[in-house]
Amino acid sequence: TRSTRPQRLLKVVQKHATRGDPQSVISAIDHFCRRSEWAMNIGDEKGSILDSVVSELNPEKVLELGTYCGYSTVRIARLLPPGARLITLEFNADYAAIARQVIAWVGLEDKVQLVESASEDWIPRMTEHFGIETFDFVFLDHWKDRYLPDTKLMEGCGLLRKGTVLLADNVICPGVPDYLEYVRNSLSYKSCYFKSHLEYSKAEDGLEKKSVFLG
Ligand SMILES: O=c1[nH]cnc2c(O)c(F)c(-c3ccc(F)cc3)c(-c3ccc(F)cc3)c12
Ligand SMILES: [Mg+2]
Repeated sequence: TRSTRPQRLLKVVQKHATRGDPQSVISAIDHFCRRSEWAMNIGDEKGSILDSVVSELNPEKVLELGTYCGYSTVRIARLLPPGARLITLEFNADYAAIARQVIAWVGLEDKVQLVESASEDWIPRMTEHFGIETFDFVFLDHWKDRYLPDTKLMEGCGLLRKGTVLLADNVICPGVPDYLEYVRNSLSYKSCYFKSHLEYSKAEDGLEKKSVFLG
């Protein structure tokens, strides 16, 4: 039967990227998605914004909601200091299987822990299972209807501290109006919008960054 899109992305990585070289994986995927087949990786334009937020923050404990094929996982993990840890949650088993192989290809397994689970099932288990009290950085890139409930769940589980930065993809396309309304109006967040474009496209999209105040 026909291969899946994630399988085709993995093949591109194994054919054109160099083992242990995260930048070559990023470039191989971006080239393929721009020239051959679109896929919902954050991409190079929004990815550069993600890079600058991570580099400025230098986080030790990172949570990514939505792994897909591991493109943004690799983008983030390649910038983390030694000893830092990235936990990434992926609900879709096919995506998780591909992402594990991409993460292994770049040799970032020691920094990255992929959990195949619905976000709401594992957010409450972060402390007892991973010994993580609070996260320094959270990247939301899973499903638009989960951004707000999962943010409230993270708050409720005490996983967000003063200064925790949350960065959300796709706040314009497909859009997360309830989430934007919440974080832009809530007194416990300062937020800013990075205007950009939908990956590998001319359509508008953007990232919303919020620093948690709590209050
Ligand atoms: O679901 C997502 N999660 C994370 N990132 C995503 C992302 O970066 C995207 F660009 C899209 C997207 C946007 C526009 C479009 F036309 C197709 C897909 C989606 C998405 C949106 C609606 C769906 F029905 C399926 C996928 C996602
Ligand atoms: Mg996205």
